[in-house]
Amino acid sequence: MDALGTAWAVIRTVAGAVWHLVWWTLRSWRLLLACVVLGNVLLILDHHLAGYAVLWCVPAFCLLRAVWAVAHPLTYEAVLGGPIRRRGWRRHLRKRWSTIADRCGLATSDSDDGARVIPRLRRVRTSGNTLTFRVRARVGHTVDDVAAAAEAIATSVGAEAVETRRIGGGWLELTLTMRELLHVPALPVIPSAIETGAVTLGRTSDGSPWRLDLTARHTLVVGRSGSGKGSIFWGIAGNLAPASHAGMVQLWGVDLKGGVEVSVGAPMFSHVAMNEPDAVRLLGDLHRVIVHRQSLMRGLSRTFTPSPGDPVHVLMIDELAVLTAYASKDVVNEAATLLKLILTQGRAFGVMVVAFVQDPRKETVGMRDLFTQTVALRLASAAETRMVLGEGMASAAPAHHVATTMPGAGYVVGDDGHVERVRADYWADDFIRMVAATFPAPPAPPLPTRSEADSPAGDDVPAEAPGEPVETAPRPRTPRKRSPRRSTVERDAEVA
Ligand SMILES: Nc1ncnc2c1ncn2[C@@H]1O[C@H](COP(=O)(O)OP(=O)(O)OP(=O)(O)O)[C@@H](O)[C@H]1O
Repeated sequence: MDALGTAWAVIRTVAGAVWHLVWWTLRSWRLLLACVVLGNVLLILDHHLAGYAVLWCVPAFCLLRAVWAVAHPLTYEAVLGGPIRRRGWRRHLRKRWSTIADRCGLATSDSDDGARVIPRLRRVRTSGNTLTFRVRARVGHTVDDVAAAAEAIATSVGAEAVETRRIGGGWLELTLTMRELLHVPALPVIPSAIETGAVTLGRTSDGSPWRLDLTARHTLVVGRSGSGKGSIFWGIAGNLAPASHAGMVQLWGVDLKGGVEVSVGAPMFSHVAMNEPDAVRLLGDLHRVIVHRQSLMRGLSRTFTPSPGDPVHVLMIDELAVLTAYASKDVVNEAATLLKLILTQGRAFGVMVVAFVQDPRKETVGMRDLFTQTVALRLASAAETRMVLGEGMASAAPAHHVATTMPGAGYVVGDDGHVERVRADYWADDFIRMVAATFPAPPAPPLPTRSEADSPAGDDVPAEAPGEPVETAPRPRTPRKRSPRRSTVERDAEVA
């Protein structure tokens, strides 16, 4: 059986090499023809050595390539195969640009002589598996028109996917993924670095690491059921776990889908809520952390810097819609008010929110616009992509075209509008448990009490001990007449 397997492998390797030899030789037929003519001339002139060398140079080079490609594909790809292929992409685009632009509806007619005017093509570059170039919209066209034609351009050059970026001055940059690197799922490595800002979640379309910056940002991750939101959830929590273990980050988890998601790696979290009352209580606690920090930082600093004991707080909410739409009415109201306060006030005080949702409609996620960056995994339709990422984004980040066979793949749109195609590494349950057991969160220090959070301008709270619960004399409270319908949340909001 082993001998058969070896023989089959050898036959396949040799067949591959022969196929490459024939294909590459025939593809260079113009050069081959020139060499045949020149070689024969040299032979007729009695320069035998030079004549045979010229005659056989093309097949010999193709044979060398073919043997190298099958014998050592990695070095062949890095040294010869990759550069030759990328040169081919550039040449093909430059040569066929006028036809491509015309067929993709980007050419306009000159009003004087009726000649076709083709958009200008600049900076055609290649790197790894991508082809990048800039296109300038012609008179009568907008950058949006060029962006709308991006998919057609990508298809016409055989690209797997396209990303677009506005450059300004009527220019649009297109990055075509000519070879898909994301179709193979990847596994994460055990996190070890203490990171409080950005985390590595997977790969971008050119194979480089996908770093998601969480600093002073609130992140909304949207994707249909089974689109791989779990990978991003655990990619963030797991990569922050070493920092959480070191007291630089506190993870807060809300999972109202029976706690199924969060419970797998619960030890990483300092605070967890798996039912509606706990979720509202947790949001109230986190809001008090913000109010307390506001009073500590007021007049001293405008930016928060984490330190051990004074951590960054990251609130992770699995299936946000359960909290903001499907829970009981009182919970929805109270949770929505608190969440809006946290989203609007938390960023500057080291409190970030990462929320995951399947259904991104305004009715379910009313505070959608308060998130500053979005990760769109597989979505249902172009309309949903526009709803999640904004008008005009259906062509720049077509999340509705992400294949069901690629869970964890999608598009990230940063707060500056920059689009990246990415795929998250797959976090299996056992791996999550192992990371949670390696980096459990230390016991959470007591949270600021309501009176501490209410203390004004830090006058009675020493700034030297930020984050530590401070013993303060309780402020005399004047009893207030309250309407029975006003919630504790609304009172917190007034204080803030
Ligand atoms: N990054 C990934 N790479 C490869 N496979 C993945 C990846 N992420 C998830 N999967 C596969 O896809 C399946 C669904 O993923 P996951 O449960 O994370 O989806 P989801 O979006 O959270 O779905 P739901 O909203 O229904 O919970 C997983 O069981 C796993 O097999």
